[in-house]
Amino acid sequence: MPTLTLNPPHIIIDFDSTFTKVEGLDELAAIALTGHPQREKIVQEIADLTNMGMNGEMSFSEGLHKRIDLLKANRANIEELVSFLKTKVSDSFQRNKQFLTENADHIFIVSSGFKEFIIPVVTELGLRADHVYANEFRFDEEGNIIGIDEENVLSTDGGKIKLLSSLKLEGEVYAIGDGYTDYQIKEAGFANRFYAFTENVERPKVVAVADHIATSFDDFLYDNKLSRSQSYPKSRIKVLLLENVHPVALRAFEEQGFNVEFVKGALDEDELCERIKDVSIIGIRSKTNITKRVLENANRLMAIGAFCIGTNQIDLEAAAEKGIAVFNAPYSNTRSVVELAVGEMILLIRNIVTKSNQMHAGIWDKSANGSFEVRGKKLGMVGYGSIGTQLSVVAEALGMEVYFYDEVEKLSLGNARKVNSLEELLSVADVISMHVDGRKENANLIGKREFSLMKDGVIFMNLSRGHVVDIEALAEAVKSGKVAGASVDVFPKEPKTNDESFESALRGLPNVILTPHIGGSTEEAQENIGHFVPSKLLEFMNNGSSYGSVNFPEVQLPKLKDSHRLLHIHANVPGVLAKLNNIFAKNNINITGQYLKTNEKIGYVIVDIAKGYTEEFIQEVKEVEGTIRFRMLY
Ligand SMILES: NC(=O)C1=CN([C@@H]2O[C@H](COP(=O)(O)OP(=O)(O)OC[C@H]3O[C@@H](n4cnc5c(N)ncnc54)[C@H](O)[C@@H]3O)[C@@H](O)[C@H]2O)C=CC1
Ligand SMILES: O=C(O)C(=O)COP(=O)(O)O
Repeated sequence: MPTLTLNPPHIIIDFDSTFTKVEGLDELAAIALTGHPQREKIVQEIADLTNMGMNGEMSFSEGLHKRIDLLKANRANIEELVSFLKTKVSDSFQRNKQFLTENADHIFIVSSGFKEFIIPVVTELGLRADHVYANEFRFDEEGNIIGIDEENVLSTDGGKIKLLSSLKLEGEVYAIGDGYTDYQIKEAGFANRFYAFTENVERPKVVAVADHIATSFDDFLYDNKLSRSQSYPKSRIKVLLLENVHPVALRAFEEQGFNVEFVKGALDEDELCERIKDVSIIGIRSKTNITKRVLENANRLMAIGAFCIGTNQIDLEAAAEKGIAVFNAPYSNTRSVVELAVGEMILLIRNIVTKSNQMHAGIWDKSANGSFEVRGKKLGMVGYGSIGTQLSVVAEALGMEVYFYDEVEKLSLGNARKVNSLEELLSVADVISMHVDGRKENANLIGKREFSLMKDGVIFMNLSRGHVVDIEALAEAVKSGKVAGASVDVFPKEPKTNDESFESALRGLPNVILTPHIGGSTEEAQENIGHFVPSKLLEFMNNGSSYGSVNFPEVQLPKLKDSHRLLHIHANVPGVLAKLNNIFAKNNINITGQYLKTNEKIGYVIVDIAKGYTEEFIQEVKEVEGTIRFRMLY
């Protein structure tokens, strides 16, 4: 439980790049030198000197004096710096304002920076001005900085050690910082522990000597069982985002303090088996296959985000059995696919691809032969889901007659006509467009036999899933003239990254548009997905809500208030809830809310309880037969 120990430790916190995300003096230089012709060069020189000092590569006092000489700043610049620094307080310190305020008597800022800009920033988060130990500037009458207070011990080499020795703190002392001088406090015996703080910068030389690493202030508080804003530090939770998902997704996780890794391409099964071992949340698109074997290696995985519509690349059942919730973006790119389908349909029926290629080869072939309007033509769609229905509406607006075949009973929109078999649809349509989902059973749904049932000179389009169409059969149908034009966006085997070449029997065929699985790849769709999927994943992680999951019992939960929330995922066998309730009763647990949802495979029980329970109670809950996974939120 997050309770404060009786004798709280003294906590020594560095300011620059620890309490704030930036180095105060470097930023002061950037402000003061605005408009200076050599601004960039001087700011860089100052930053280099800062880094050399932080890494212990230069005498601290020498570096400080050199930096002050380069800095042409005044009091007004400091005011501007303070306003800026207030916006740059490290996220985890901001999150833990309550802890800082309540424990201000035990917290000291010890910094080689300057009181003039440190005090106004740290006191806003409840810390004491008289607990700030730092340098002080000297000013001339006009308020220009002309030097530093040389009497201040922190302006000298080994200043932090000398200061700590004079403070004579009793009891446990923990130092947190990103620099070598922070480590030296521990080295000299004035701190029991040194935590290398890596939320903003990770200095290998400092990390190498540190006995502890704090990836955030929450991490430090968790390590010491102190009260904190996050029940489990998010900086310890690894998020792996693959396939170049939109950067807004990266920001959504980073803003909350997660440890995020971003990979441009997809990973193959072997790579994934290795990389997934310590990952708690993974984000993928259509190319990454999360197989049973991958899931067997996913020891910490709690949630999968498919940053697309299709989830056929994920073993949903195996994920559910491991208590892993899968989310997707079922509507964010629907419109993009529809627009591409409409555009391609018009280009193909007019034979534009051939005409355009001829023009590039210098051939002017002005003729109407083989060019038609889409108006009045019959569009046949296989699959009448989100994309099929939207395309249906737009195609009718273009004056087409719409027919569809869906194996599930679907209400037709507008004047669209439902047909009762795939065969009927194939025989009636002038343009056939595939919009089925990617389930395994749909492999080769369209093959040699199906092409033979189509009208001569049909236009054929597949923007759904590659395995739905037998590519060799399509190539033959194009060559024979059965298919007059085709567009294919998805392929049974697609290159993993943009660096791999694309091989297909369709390459080089006339009036065939080939696109690299970009039906959903528009700026709008990707950004929408980048907001939508992380919001679902974060709700699940932070609140337990599984609403919108494609493999998990769906529950929409209220915000957690003054309670602790137990999330219990178990195999859906009779009696689990009764066993859990017995444990609650036996332990006199005050339940403030309880929710249960099941699907064929698993049950998901959420119980909000009053604080003040024992570790033994939690252990009993974890040991209930059938438990797949258990976690606590508060
Ligand atoms: N090319 C691209 O970049 C994109 C491709 N897609 C793919 O488009 C496809 C359709 O997406 P949505 O419309 O959102 O899916 P959806 O799930 O809303 O609709 C699919 C429809 O197909 C029907 N269906 C499935 N198998 C069938 C079969 N054998 N015969 C007849 N009907 C069948 C289903 O009953 C359902 O109504 C999916 O495969 C999806 O992965 C989606 C977005 C982008
Ligand atoms: O949304 C889908 O199902 C897609 O096929 C789009 O996949 P992508 O995100 O472009 O890899």
